[in-house]
Amino acid sequence: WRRRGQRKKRCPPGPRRWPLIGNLFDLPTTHSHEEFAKMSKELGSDIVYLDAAGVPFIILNSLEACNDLLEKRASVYSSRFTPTMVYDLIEGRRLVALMPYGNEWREGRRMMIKHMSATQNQEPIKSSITDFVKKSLLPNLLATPEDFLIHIRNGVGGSMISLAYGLPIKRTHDPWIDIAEQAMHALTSAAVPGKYAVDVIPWLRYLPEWVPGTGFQREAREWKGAFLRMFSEPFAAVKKGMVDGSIRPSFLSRSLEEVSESKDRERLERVIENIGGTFIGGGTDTGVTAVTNLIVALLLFPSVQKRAQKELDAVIGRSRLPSLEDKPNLPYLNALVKELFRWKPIVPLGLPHMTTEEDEYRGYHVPKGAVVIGNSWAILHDEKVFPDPEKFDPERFLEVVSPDGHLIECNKNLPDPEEVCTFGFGRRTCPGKDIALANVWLSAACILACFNISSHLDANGDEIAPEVEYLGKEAILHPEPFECRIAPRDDSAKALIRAEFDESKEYI
Ligand code: HEM
Repeated sequence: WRRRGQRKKRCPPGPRRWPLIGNLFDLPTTHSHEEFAKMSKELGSDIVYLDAAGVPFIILNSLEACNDLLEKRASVYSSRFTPTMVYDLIEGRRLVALMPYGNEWREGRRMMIKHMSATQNQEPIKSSITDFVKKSLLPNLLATPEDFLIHIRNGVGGSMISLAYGLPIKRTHDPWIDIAEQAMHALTSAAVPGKYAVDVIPWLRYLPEWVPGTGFQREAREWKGAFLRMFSEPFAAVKKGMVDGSIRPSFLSRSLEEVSESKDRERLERVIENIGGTFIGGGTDTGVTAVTNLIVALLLFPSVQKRAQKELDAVIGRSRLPSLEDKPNLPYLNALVKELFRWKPIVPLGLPHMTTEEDEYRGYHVPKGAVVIGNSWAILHDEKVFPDPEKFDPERFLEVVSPDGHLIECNKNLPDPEEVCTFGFGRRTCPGKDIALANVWLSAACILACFNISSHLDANGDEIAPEVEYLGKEAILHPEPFECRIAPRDDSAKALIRAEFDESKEYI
């Protein structure tokens, strides 16, 4: 009946719908970003409409449509789709990022931003990021380069947990990072749009586990346990640490102090606990993926690596490590980081938004409760804007401006992936953007200043052609584990790394 009512209105173009199930089986389960972009081309429309058994999905494949709807009409397009699997069954509703538009979300987001905004003192944030790059990531890469994937997780994840909770983090094999990793695996596996039938037919959640086709119940049970540990355990450790003085000031400790006298203390403490988990949830896997993608790019595009190292050597020299203050003087590196976000968008479909009212756009009807997805991948891989989009080419972001012909300034005609798409749209844009950009930039600068990344060698000492696979099954587009060689550039690089940290200290 509801669909009949909708049919009278003209929805955006989409694949042919079947009775009852609509386009349920047209929703891709892997590389959805590429599949949606393909659909958009085939239909000749940047807006694609799918009806998943009554749930309208609208995929925006152009920057213009994303700006028009997610930015300019943000008051209508800023809620969240609350798919049963992730939101209810594993309790993802505790993350600010998944809360529907409303007071609970506003309160949580405001609290987060208060502690991260540019008007606050940025020194603790900068120094935590710097500590984890220089005292964890670099020395670990020097000691056991073959474990680079673990070291990236420890460095990026460690800095997020330290910023949020002030807990001491072990330089290697930290147990808090394991908890975060398991929770994020649970979350991202459960959050892929279109993967679970229960997300479009919510009553399936009431079917018992022995009914064929309800494998999601068992998965949800296991994942929920792993997911909730990310909230409860570090929160309890902070409360204990505040009593015995064993932790550093942090977002959580400052917030808990602020509410300690409030009549509403108990409720506010739950809000703060949720924000702690949101810090880890939002900042860990995304940042880890960005730095891992950097290694992939340097491995696959060695000329880019050489060029960036040449710039670093010329501007900073070889007698110190780069710092965040060097950023304005390193245009090629800045372009490289932009290209990193463009080449492999970390969250290629962003986090789906949802409409809270019906709307009309370009003569098309947009229903209330429509899931609206900005396809960042399609925008950042549009060959009309970024020719040869699979090529990793930082120069596309630079313009020739210096008299000696050097490419030194940002190409203002291109959309800047640090400003658009990568961190989402409108009122729901990522509040951790500045932390993320600082972390990725400094990791890139320091890795390039100290190491050469090259292909793995076989038993005969010959280089093995690098192969890196992206399965595209989860909301975050990350590479599968791969091998490469990470070697210090020379003895001076080794000395610089060793000078920055005290080997006897196990914790940061
Ligand atoms: C490279 C790293 C990161 C990337 C690529 C990234 C990307 C994103 C994207 C695409 C969204 C969805 C925006 C939308 O709905 O339109 C988002 C939201 C969010 N991110 Fe990030 N993020 C990163 C780092 C961080 C960090 C470091 C934090 C925390 C300190 C964080 C916390 C959040 C939160 C809380 C939201 C939800 C905002 C809301 O719903 O109001 N993110 N992020």
